[in-house]
Order: sequence, then structure tokens, then C-alpha cells
Amino acid sequence: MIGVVGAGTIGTGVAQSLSQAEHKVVLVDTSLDALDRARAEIGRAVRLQRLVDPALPAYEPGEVLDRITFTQDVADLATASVVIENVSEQWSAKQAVYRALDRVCEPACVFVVNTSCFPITDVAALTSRPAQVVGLHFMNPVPLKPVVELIPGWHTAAATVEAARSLLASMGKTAISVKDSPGFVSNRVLMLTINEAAFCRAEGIASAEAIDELFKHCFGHQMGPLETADLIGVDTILHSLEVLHERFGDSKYRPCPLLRTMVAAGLLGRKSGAGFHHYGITGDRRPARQGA
Ligand SMILES: NC(=O)c1ccc[n+]([C@@H]2O[C@H](COP(=O)([O-])OP(=O)(O)OC[C@H]3O[C@@H](n4cnc5c(N)ncnc54)[C@H](O)[C@@H]3O)[C@@H](O)[C@H]2O)c1
Repeated sequence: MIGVVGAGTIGTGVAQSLSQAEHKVVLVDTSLDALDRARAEIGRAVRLQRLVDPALPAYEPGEVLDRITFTQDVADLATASVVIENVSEQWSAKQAVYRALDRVCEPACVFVVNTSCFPITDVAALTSRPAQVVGLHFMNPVPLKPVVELIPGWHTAAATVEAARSLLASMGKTAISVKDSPGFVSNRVLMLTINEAAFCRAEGIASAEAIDELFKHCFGHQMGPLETADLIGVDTILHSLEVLHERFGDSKYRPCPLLRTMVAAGLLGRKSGAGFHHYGITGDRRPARQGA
């Protein structure tokens, strides 16, 4: 059985992908609302993914959901062979979870850290098993993204890296390995782009629509930086920038104040229905009314 902790934007996709690969999954979140949303989102995503890409295998929503146990009790992870942690990008949340996991899980259990920016070595130091802690930075939406960033920490054992690779292979995914550093490669670069796009929006240099169109039509990106921020979650973007700012001590990562205002206003992106853009109930973009 594989444990998944955190049933938010990314944990929900991780649980879905694992279940589609026929793993038994226990999905833990402290919030009952988050677990209810995850159950509904997985059912909806499994039904929709065949429409998005007919080349994808067809899964039965009932079967995918039946392999997942939704629970608020971390003790249900006692027999997990691997736990993939996806709680909010805040150090206090990570600390609480790893202390609990270290207590509850068997000594042989591997901990996979799915963080945007925290160094894996720092997270591993919260546990009594740093050799069994490894970073896998999944991309959103997890079921549709075949590549994952793999980050060994300072003490990660070769066997732990192999366990992570073979779990990924069972999910039809491959890894690109990078060294441990705040934000790794993907988010160290991406967060700067999103932050600068937010400054352009805040200074009124262009609309959110125009900023995203430039990246799509001039650079051939599938999504613009502000659409990407809405997909990831504006709160996760803000927290990631705070981690980069603090860990590097470099002012180039100081978060755009508009991001703080949006988080305070509940404009979190797709998960709240509005961010830089507005979204319908199924996550489709509504270009007519703009968010921030
Ligand atoms: N959103 C993305 O695209 C993305 C991609 C890769 C990695 N990540 C990382 O994954 C993690 C989760 O991000 P997210 O976007 O899913 O966040 P989110 O805010 O959507 O979800 C976080 C979930 O964690 C739960 N949680 C908080 N404390 C908990 C605890 N002690 N025990 C159990 N559950 C707890 C919350 O209730 C919430 O449901 C973060 O570290 C983030 O940086 C996010």
C-alpha cells in the first residue's frame, strides 16, 4: 500500500495516478472538505481524461476510487511501504507531518517529499531515517505529466532512489535527476518568471490575458505564466517564493505584493475559481471576466 499525505491540488493527482497504476492507496488529509473534494475531483478527472487525449487508456472511475481509502487518520499509514507527502508548502506543516510519519510508519518505509522548493536534506533532517527520504517533484496535472524531477538529499541511499524510480516506472513516468537545492531546477526558474509576470500585471503594464498570450504565441508555451500560477495555486506560488527568498537570501526572489493581496483575498487560482483569470466549475477558463 502507498500512502499519500495531503489531498490538495497535487496530492489528489498523485493518488489518482497511483490508483490508475493499480496500487492500493491511503490518502490522508487533516481536512474532511479536502478529502471530499479529492474524491469528487478524481471521479471527474478519470471521466474527462479520455476526452482530453483519446490515446490515453480508459479507466473506470469506480475502480480507481475503490483502490483509494480517504482518511483523516495518519495512523492508517502504519503498513505503507512508501509515503508520498504533499502538504502545504509551509515549514510548520512539513514539520508536523514528518514527525507524525516517523512515529507511525514502519522503519523500512520510504518517504517521498513532493515539495516545490524546500531542500530535501532539510526535510530528511526532520526524520530519524534520512537515508530513506527522497524528493520527487511531480508536475501538475499529475496523471497527464510523464516526467518528474528526482532529487536525492545529502544522505539518500541508492536503494531509496531505486525504489522511487521503480514506483515512477509503475506509474508510466520517468525521472530527471537534479541535485538538492532550493527550488531544484524547475521552480528556481519558473517562480522567477511567474513573479516577474505578476509584477508586470501589478504595475498595469499589461492585462493577465495579454501577458499569457505573449508567452503562448511568441515562445510557443502551452500556457502563459499567470495561467500556470492559477494552475499551481497562487498560495503555493507565494509560499515557494518565500522559501527561495529565505533560503538564497537573494532579493531577486522577493514575492510581488500582488501575490500576497490575492492570497489574502482568496484568489488562489483554479482551486478557488478565480486567480489571475476566472474559472468555471470544471476548471475551464472563462476569459470574459478577469481575476486579478
Ligand atoms: N500545486 C502544484 O502544482 C505543485 C506541484 C508540485 C509540488 N507541489 C508541492 O506539493 C505540496 C502541496 O501543494 P498543493 O498545491 O497540493 O497544496 P494545496 O494547498 O492545494 O493542498 C495542501 C493540502 O495539505 C493539507 N494539509 C496541511 N497540513 C496537513 C497535515 N498536517 N496533514 C495532512 N494534510 C495536511 C491541506 O489540508 C491541503 O488539503 C506543496 O509542498 C507544494 O509546494 C505543488
